Formats: sequence, structure tokens, C-alpha cells
Amino acid sequence: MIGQSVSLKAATLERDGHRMVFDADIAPGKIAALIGPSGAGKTTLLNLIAGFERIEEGAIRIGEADMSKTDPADRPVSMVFQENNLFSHLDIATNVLLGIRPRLSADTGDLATVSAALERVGLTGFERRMPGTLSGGERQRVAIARALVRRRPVLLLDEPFAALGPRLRRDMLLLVKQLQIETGMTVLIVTHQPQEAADIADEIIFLDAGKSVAAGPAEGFFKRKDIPGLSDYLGHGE
Ligand SMILES: Nc1ncnc2c1ncn2[C@@H]1O[C@H](COP(=O)(O)OP(=O)(O)OP(=O)(O)O)[C@@H](O)[C@H]1O
Repeated sequence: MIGQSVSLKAATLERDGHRMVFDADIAPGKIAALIGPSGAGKTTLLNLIAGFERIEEGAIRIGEADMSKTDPADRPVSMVFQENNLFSHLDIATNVLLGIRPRLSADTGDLATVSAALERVGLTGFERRMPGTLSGGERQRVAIARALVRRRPVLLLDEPFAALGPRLRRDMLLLVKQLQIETGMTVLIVTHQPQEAADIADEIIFLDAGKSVAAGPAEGFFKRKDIPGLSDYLGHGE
């Protein structure tokens, strides 16, 4: 699998009379962390890339392709949310299978693919369990397994591990990083933890008040003094 670039140029949407404008350029196969205060627009930015919301002006591209009029199902993207990624009445194998067969017509090869993805996220033997019997971290791993079997070039993660404890969160981020290296996919992850962003990401995008304010290499990003609002957000004062 080969990641694709993600590019937004003055991607604009208006909400309650308030303009939100995003610029971003993420190279193929990189991890970008989206950070910024609550309400800054991080989830909105992911939703624009996934196609759950539409831009009114500007441009959004994945690879060379203009996405502005493409339906979510036709975009080369998978998304994992903070929670509620799984169908509670379907077992784990079926939840993962939905990534490749939305109509659930599995053949033997599909079942092998599902088992391999579950193994990759450390959930061998969980095929027949129901989501309600899994821990929060296990359920998120299932969601990642489903994203893996979809083999889309871009993975969007919206605070996927926020509900987990620090140790487990760290393990899950390491898993994402490993999977990113193995597959070459491009990853965008929303996080409220600057340290996590610095640990996992190649690039950081800082959003504030509905705008992408700055982007740059993760290395040294949080020490930068040239980014309006960043030290306030970090609690360092101006
Ligand atoms: N469907 C909607 N209709 C109207 N306003 C919305 C809608 N979704 C989000 N908003 C508003 O848009 C702004 C950006 O929201 P968004 O969820 O993108 O922020 P965020 O940076 O992800 O915040 P958080 O860190 O709290 O999750 C917020 O002011 C929010 O209230």
C-alpha cells in the first residue's frame, strides 16, 4: 500500500456565519498530528478530508485527485473515531469484514485477511467475541484492524485513544506508528497531548479558532515562538 498526499488550499466552510479556513500539505507516507484548543476545527478538518462535510470554496486533493465533489465512500480514506466505531450486534470478525465487504458476503480469503488483521493488532482469537465484551482499547484495536483491511492510502484518527490510560495510549500510538511504517499509508491524527504528537508525528498542524495557523516539522515545533496562540494553548503564557 502506498500513501497519498493530502492537500487543502484555503478549504473554506461557513458555519453559523463563521468562516473556517484550512490549509495543509501532508506528504505521502507521513504522520501529521492536528493539535489546538477545543472547538479549533480539528474534527471538522478530518471530516472535510473524509467527505462527511463539504468545502464551499478552495480545494482539497488526495494524491492528484480533486476530492471536493467526491462522496465519502469513494475517497481513498479510512476514519477511526474516538468511540462507537463498531456495530454492537455483530461479532468482531464481522465488524472487521465490513471493511472489505460492506454487504457481508465473505469468502474464505476474506476470513483469512480478517484473522491476519486481528493478529496484527494483537487480537488473535477474538473473532467470535461481541464488541460489548471487549475493553475500550481492544475495541479501538478492532477499529484499526478494520481500517487495515480496507487498505486505503489515508488513515484519519480522531482522538482514537483519548479514553485510554497513558500506558495503553502509548502502546496504541506505537502500534499506529508501526502499521504506518509497514503499510506506507499517510496518517492524520487529532490529539490533545502535545507530547504524543511530538512522539509519533513527522509534522504538526496547529489550529485555532477555525483556522490552520501553522504547520511544520514535529521536531522543535512546541518551542517555536512565531506561532500566534501556541504558547497560550500549551499553557506557557506569552
Ligand atoms: N454540525 C455542526 N453544526 C454547527 N457547528 C458545529 C458542528 N460541528 C462542529 N461545530 C462547531 O464548529 C467548531 C469546530 O468544531 P470541531 O469539532 O471541529 O472542533 P475540535 O477542534 O475538533 O474540538 P474538540 O477538541 O473539542 O473536539 C466548534 O465551534 C463547534 O461547536
